[in-house]
Amino acid sequence: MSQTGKPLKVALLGCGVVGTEVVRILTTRADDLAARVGAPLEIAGIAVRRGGRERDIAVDPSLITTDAQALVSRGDLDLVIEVIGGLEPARGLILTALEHGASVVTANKALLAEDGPTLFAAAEKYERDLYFEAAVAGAIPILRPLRESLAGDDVTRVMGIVNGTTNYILDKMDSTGAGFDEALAEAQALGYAEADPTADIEGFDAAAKAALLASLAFHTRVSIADVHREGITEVSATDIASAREMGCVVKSLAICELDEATDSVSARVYPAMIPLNHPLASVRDAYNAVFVESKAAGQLMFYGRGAGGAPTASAVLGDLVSAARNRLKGVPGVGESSYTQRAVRPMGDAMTRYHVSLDVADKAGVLAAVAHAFSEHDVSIQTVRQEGRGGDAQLVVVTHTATDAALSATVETLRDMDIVREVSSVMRVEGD
Ligand SMILES: NC(=O)c1ccc[n+]([C@@H]2O[C@H](COP(=O)([O-])OP(=O)(O)OC[C@H]3O[C@@H](n4cnc5c(N)ncnc54)[C@H](O)[C@@H]3O)[C@@H](O)[C@H]2O)c1
Ligand SMILES: N[C@@H](CCO)C(=O)O
Ligand code: NA
Repeated sequence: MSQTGKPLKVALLGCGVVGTEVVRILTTRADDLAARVGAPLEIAGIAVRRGGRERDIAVDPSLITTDAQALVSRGDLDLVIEVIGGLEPARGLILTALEHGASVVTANKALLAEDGPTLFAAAEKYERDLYFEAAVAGAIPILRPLRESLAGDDVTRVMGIVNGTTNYILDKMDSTGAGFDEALAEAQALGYAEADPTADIEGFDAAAKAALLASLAFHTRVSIADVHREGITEVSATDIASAREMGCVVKSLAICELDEATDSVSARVYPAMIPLNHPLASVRDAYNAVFVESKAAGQLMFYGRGAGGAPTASAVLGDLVSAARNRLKGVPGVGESSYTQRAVRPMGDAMTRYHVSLDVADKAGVLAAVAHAFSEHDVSIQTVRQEGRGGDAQLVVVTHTATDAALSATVETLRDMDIVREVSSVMRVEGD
């Protein structure tokens, strides 16, 4: 294999789940990577939190340091991989690396969704790459397709299952009838969910990914603070069963939409029912998938592993090869195109549909009163199903599309009505 050029120096920041796999691929696939890049990729240093530990990596121990700041300040690095995670010290280390002339590859969605503009501005200023394919949906190539392949098209909607842990939990609840706590315990036992699963089950992880997807898809800036977020902790076995009854399944969705009429975008994360025949409905276990709609291409589906050391390292290495090729050419590659700043619509303005289950008294006029609660908020009903339960009845109402504000106001009205004993399940319906 031909390998031209002097080695490119690569530093790794963090050697945990993802970092260990990155080192494994860099060391075991070195010849092929060198041939693909046009120069060898030489590991120049690995920053870890604690030195002196046995590590599952085959590298010269003298390359390991606990001083990440000194490593990125060396000035002779071509490429830096940040897989520490979190806001600091990752942010400072990336900025220092760029300032000292290295291109950066990161998997850090939390940082990019919080403070991407500062980092992208630094990459542009120092004419270096800042790539982050691993940050959204792990191994699935989705950011590069949005940034490059679809750059000539107009993306109108991105809807994804972008968190493996929550998809695993909801899938288990659906397939085994397990409750939320039981399914979460299983996800933890299998190593999908962290000991502290808050970022996954409360939707923070998916919200960060939604911000990155919306920014790239719509050439604007959306931060995590702009994303409406609802976790899956309130999803009950009743919700899952209700979804089944209407030919749906419950998924935690990250939805990014462009509203051309107002030139604004919506970015939101919540559990919702989707029809069983929707492509996202068949995404099982801890898999991820992203469904993209654009004007010329139509519908596109990206599917694969969104988490795990090796799948995530695949995305990191893909970015690393691209950035390395650019370093050899001496020019940065395609950066972020945020040429427009679109307003982010509040959740109340989002157009959604609701599925509402109510326990009501089974007597004359109840259906009419419930129907009135919907119509007074301008919400049109698509279907109503009634099941008798002794002196009570269960009503299942599915609405047509309305603003989320009108739909939630309707639910509040229903909760206040004497004839409504309980609003037992409220869930949005997406995907048709
Ligand atoms: N694990 C996944 O499936 C996955 C998937 C996609 C993206 N990511 C992202 O990849 C990044 C890394 O995730 P991970 O799962 O490998 O986490 P991890 O906790 O396994 O690894 C992070 C490592 O960084 C080390 N570290 C902490 N502070 C440090 C410092 N100051 N200097 C050097 N090292 C330091 C920790 O000791 C740890 O070994 C995160 O941004 C995460 O969001 C992970
Ligand atoms: N905790 C995340 C890892 C990838 O970001 C998930 O479950 O998908
Ligand atoms: Na990805």
